[in-house]
Amino acid sequence: MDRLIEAIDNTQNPSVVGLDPTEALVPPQVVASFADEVRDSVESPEEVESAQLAVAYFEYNRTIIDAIADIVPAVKPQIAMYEALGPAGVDIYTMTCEYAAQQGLYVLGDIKRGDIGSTAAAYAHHLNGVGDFDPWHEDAVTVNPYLGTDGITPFVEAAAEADKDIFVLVRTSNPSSSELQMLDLADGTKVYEHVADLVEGWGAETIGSHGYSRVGAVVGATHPEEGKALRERMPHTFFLVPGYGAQGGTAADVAGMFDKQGSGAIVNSSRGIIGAWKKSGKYSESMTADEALDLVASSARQAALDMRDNLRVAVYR
Ligand SMILES: O=c1ccn([C@@H]2O[C@H](COP(=O)(O)O)[C@@H](O)[C@H]2O)c(=O)[nH]1
Repeated sequence: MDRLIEAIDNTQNPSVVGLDPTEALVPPQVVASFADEVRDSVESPEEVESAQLAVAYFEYNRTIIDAIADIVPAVKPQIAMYEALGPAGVDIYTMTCEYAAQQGLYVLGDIKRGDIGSTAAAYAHHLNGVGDFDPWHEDAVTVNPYLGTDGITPFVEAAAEADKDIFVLVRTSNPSSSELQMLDLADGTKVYEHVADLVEGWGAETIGSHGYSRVGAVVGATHPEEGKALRERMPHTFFLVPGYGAQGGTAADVAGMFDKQGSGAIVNSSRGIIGAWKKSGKYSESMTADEALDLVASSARQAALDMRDNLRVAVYR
């Protein structure tokens, strides 16, 4: 986690921009501008729509990365948005990760994998690549702990080998998360608290120079009280905090998830940043694709600055 913590220190900004493109979030003239290029390059007419969206997603992502790379430490591409387009989307996912890394950003791949040990070892190649080849360009990935220790160990080993990190789902931000995570265990703890204890243990051998291990935890901004208690319970575990902005979480909600030095967490916003152009009041259907991308860039930058400033007030107090 040392590289992430140092990137946060350098920008004085504990926030990560989620790169979760959807058709509704990309201005339509940007998608339309790739029609001719794509029609000439695909093998069958059925592929046109996914190929066109994929190239539009990359242009959109590149515009956003260029607009925020000097003020945020990290990005979090959500692989589901890319996989939804098939192979063309997966290519764009890796190209997005590579481009973000080239701009100096820490790349947190939100892939939420988890399986039996032998299969988890294959998924863990997201971190340690294939030989000397790193096809994914991620600095960290998210992992699902439902299968227990043998599903996590391959990720921890791959992270240690490649000097990378993982973030394990502990207390997720979504409305139904309590159905499982808040269940009581026989010893009086909740399921998510037990997972939190496992996560501290999984990371124990990998604590870096800033006191945090390679094994982070996902803790939703929508659970401020539990997040604060988890901060105490997990002293060596860095938090990825989604749920800010579009899901209702605020800077005040996440403040308790940081340690006394103002470290220990990074807060994600995806739609709140990349979709800010839609709420700017400046968009017009008559804009050219370049004008629409300029608006995407300026709106994303302003939203990222606002988030940074709100977090600074709440966290670096
Ligand atoms: O508990 C969780 C775990 C992951 N996520 C992911 O974070 C982003 C949130 O997007 P917003 O647009 O800022 O709501 C998205 O990729 C989720 O899959 C989460 O929200 N909660």
